Amino acid sequence: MNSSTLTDARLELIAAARHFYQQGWMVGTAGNLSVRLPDGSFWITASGKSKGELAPSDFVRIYPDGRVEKAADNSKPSAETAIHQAIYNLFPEAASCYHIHSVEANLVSHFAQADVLPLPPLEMLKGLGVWEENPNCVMPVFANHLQVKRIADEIKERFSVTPPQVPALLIRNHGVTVWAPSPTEARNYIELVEYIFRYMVAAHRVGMR
Ligand SMILES: CSC[C@@H](O)[C@@H](O)C(=O)COP(=O)(O)O
Ligand SMILES: [Zn+2]
Repeated sequence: MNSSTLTDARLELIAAARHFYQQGWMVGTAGNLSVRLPDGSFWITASGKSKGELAPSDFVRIYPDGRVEKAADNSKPSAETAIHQAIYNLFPEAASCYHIHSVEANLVSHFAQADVLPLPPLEMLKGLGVWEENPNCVMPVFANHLQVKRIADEIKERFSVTPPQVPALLIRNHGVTVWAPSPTEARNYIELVEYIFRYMVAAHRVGMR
């Protein structure tokens, strides 16, 4: 892989972040995006950057052994890097991991039953890989601990025993994270889960169960 390919990977994340920012899903500095490269390292957004106006220099590279490549301006990797590392370790096919904060993701986290969110049997689930008629599907929900490592450890523990039905997880009162074989698919997954969340909030408003 040459350096222009690496730059391209970051450019797709920058475009996705701008789009999510415009949707109100990455306001201020909320959320983080990463892309894994063929050598197993990944680029992740630096911590505390405005997601509406990222540049290639706003990414930090993390190697499989956890080594952090020093960024030119001493930027730190996302505070939620441990969650991306957990996802990449659990799912070898994952090449991109996107995390956003939407109002709907936070609202639906209150519809959870214990530690899962039952999903309506919408056609849209096919886009997340669920090819069943009237699927009985849930999204895993995790507590929002102040220590991100604790969230990452709980993800590792739970998913190594019970793999999720969809490539997404919700952190209560915080946001949603998806992972996919490419940044393009991760962007689609974010849009799909957000559609499902919007549907759930609207259905709740009109009293549908
Ligand atoms: C706007 S505060 C949000 C943060 O606490 C965090 O949840 C988040 O998603 C962004 O953290 P970051 O360290 O910039 O990647
Ligand atoms: Zn977050």
